[in-house]
Amino acid sequence: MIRIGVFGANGRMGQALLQATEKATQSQIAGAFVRPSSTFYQISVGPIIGSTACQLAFSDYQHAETDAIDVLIDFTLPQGMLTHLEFAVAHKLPMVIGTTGLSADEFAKLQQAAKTIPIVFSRNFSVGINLLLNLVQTAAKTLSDDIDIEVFEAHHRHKIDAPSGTALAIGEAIAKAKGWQHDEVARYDRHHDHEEKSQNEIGYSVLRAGDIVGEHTAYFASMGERLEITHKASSRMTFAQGAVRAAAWLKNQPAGLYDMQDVLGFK
Ligand SMILES: NC(=O)C1=CN([C@@H]2O[C@H](COP(=O)(O)OP(=O)(O)OC[C@H]3O[C@@H](n4cnc5c(N)ncnc54)[C@H](OP(=O)(O)O)[C@@H]3O)[C@@H](O)[C@H]2O)C=CC1
Ligand SMILES: O=C(O)C1=N[C@H](C(=O)O)C[C@H](O)C1
Repeated sequence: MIRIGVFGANGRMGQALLQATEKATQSQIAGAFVRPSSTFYQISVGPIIGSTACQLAFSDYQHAETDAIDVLIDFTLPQGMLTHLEFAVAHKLPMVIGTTGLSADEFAKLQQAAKTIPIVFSRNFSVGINLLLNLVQTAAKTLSDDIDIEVFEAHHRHKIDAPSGTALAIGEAIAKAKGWQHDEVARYDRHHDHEEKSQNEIGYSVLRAGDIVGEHTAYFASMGERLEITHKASSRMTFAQGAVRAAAWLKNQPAGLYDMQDVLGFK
C-alpha cells in the first residue's frame, strides 16, 4: 500500500488525484493539502470525492504527519510547487510533480532537489502522450529535411501557461531528434513578422476555449503530403492515474530526476 499526500487538493487536478488515489487498489490518501484560505480547509474529503472509505479532512501540509506519507504529488503552480518541494526535501519524501509553466530557474531548483530526493517530473502523465513523444522523434528523423514542423495545442479557458508544457515537451523531443537547440528554433509568435516560414523552425499555436481537457497535434508537412500526430485527453483521470502509477514506482527509487518515460519503461 502506498500512502499519498496531494498538494492543491481543491484544484481540478487535485480532485482527480484524490479520486485516482482512492480508486487504485495499491494506494490510499494520506493527506489532502489545501491553503487555509480555501473553502475546502478542514472539511471532510470523503463526501467531496464520493468516497465512504476516506476519513480525512482537507488540511494544510505544515501540520502533516510526515511519517504517514510515502509520496507527495504536486499539480499546482510553479511558486506553490517550489514551496512544497522544500517541504519534501526537508522531510526526505519522494515527490511526483506535474506542474507546468516552470521558468529555467524554477526547473534548476527542481533539478537541485532531485539530488536529495527521488522526483518524477512530467509535463504530461498520460500513456498516450508519452508514446507520442517517441512517435514524433521517429517522424522527425525519418522525414526529409524539407519538412515544416508545427505544434498545436488546445486547452480549457482556465489554463494560464502557454504553450502548454506538453506542447513544449513535443517540440523539445522533435528538436532533439533533429539535432537542433530548441530555444533557437522555437517560434511562438508571427504577429509582427511578414515573412515566409523558414526551415529549421518549430512553430507553436495555442487555443483556449471552454472545457477542453487537452489536445496536442504535431504537424509534419511538405509539398504534397502532411503527417499529423494527435492526442486528445477527454478526462483528467488519465493524468491522475498516471501520476498515481508514478508515485507507486517512485517509492522504491533512489534520489534522482525521473520522468514518465522511466515509469513506463519507454527508455
Ligand atoms: N503533467 C500533467 O499531466 C498535467 C499537468 N497539469 C498542470 O497542473 C497544474 C494545475 O492545474 P489545474 O488543476 O487545472 O489548476 P487549478 O487552478 O484547478 O488548481 C491549482 C491548485 O494549485 C493551488 N495553488 C496555486 N498557487 C499556489 C501556491 N502559491 N501555493 C499553494 N498552492 C497553490 C491552488 O490553490 P488555491 O485554490 O488555494 O489557489 C489549487 O489548489 C497546472 O500547472 C497544469 O498545467 C494539469 C493537468 C495534467
Ligand atoms: O493545464 C492543463 O489542464 C494541462 N496541462 C498540462 C500541460 O501544460 O501540458 C497537461 C495537460 O495537457 C493538461
